Amino acid sequence: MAAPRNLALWNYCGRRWSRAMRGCQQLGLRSSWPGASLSARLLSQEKRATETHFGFETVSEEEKGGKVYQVFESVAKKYDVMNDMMSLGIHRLWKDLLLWKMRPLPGTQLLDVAGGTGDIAFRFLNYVQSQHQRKQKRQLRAQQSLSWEEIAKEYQNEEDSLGGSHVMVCDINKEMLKVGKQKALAQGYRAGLAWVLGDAEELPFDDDKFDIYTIAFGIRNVTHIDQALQEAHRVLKPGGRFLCLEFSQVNNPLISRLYDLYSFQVIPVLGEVIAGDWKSYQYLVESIRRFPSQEEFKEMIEDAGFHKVTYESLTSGIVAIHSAFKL
Ligand SMILES: COc1cc(O)cc(C/C=C(\C)CC/C=C(\C)CC/C=C(\C)CC/C=C(\C)CC/C=C(\C)CC/C=C(\C)CC/C=C(\C)CC/C=C(\C)CC/C=C(\C)CCC=C(C)C)c1O
Ligand SMILES: C[S@@+](CC[C@H](N)C(=O)[O-])C[C@H]1O[C@@H](n2cnc3c(N)ncnc32)[C@H](O)[C@@H]1O
Repeated sequence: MAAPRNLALWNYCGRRWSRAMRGCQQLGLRSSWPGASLSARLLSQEKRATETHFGFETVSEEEKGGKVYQVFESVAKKYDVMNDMMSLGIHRLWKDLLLWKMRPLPGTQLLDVAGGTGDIAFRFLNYVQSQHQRKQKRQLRAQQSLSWEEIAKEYQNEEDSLGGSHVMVCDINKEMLKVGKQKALAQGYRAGLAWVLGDAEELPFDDDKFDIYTIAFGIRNVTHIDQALQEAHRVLKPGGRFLCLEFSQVNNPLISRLYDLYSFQVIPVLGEVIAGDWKSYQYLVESIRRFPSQEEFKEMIEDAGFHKVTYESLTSGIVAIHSAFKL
């Protein structure tokens, strides 16, 4: 059992090392030890001092991760109820649409990054199970001669009922995952599901591993979006698909005005009343305004090496689903 783990770790270290070397080479620095190591350290120190944003606040890149962690640690227990209240349930439709766009085939290996409390993973399991059951019914109808015992057996094995599909939920936040796992237990999701603590910028998976990568309402919170996109590209198999559901730019001026009013005047109040946390919900609306437009984000996805990048705006552009392929 230990060997594959060690191999994965070794591969992972190798990738981190070659990425550091590439960074040095791009800057014309020597890549031999020990100069390269010093240069890499200087580079990373310089990177650490770089500023970024946390909502409308300017913070160092080093600080941002911790602040985002605190936000989701604080809201985890009220996260699901807050989403229903803020959107009057509309977020559920957006997530359903993501699944309809994905249309996973039997045997699909899905990685749901920033998967939080499991909304995308549970929808995926429902989808593949219902697809598989439909297929089984068709097959059983064709094999009328099967006994009832044989038919019942077909339905008994939970793993089989997913047709070999599997979803890996990866999130950086322990509290969000904890709520997700509790939900899975309560709602009876067991087979075909795994939970992993990990950073979208440094995914703990080998190259070319997944058929589909999803990230819903997650990428806006990541410090280096370009790095997260490169990681998405790395872990997808050739032919694999990237799907991102994220807040975007509203294209109707009247709706935009109303949406701004609602966002800044109502959402933090709901955050305070329901979750006892104004600041996290102020961060939510500010981070939405900071996120690139549909077209800008499309370009970022292309820059990460993806092909056939398309997007669909939903609810007047309040959110968009971006789709792309690794060729
Ligand atoms: C910390 O980080 C996070 C925490 C989280 O919990 C979640 C996330 C990630 C986010 C999600 C998974 C999705 C969460 C959903 C949202 C943030 C909400 C998205 C918003 C909508 C779907 C509604 C958009 C609203 C409009 C287009 C404008 C229409 C607005 C109005 C009619 C109300 C206008 C408001 C005022 C004039 C201010 C005064 C009003 C009041 C005091 C009354 C309050 C009214 C309500 C509570 C009703 C709310 C109305 C709606 C939801 C309208 C729905 C209608 C349409 C979509 C057209 C995360 O990162
Ligand atoms: C708004 S929630 C989205 C949860 C879920 N995907 C959904 O649609 O309900 C954002 C999630 O992103 C996670 N997150 C933030 N930064 C991350 C990172 N660098 N790597 C992985 N997950 C991250 C947070 O912990 C949080 O669970």
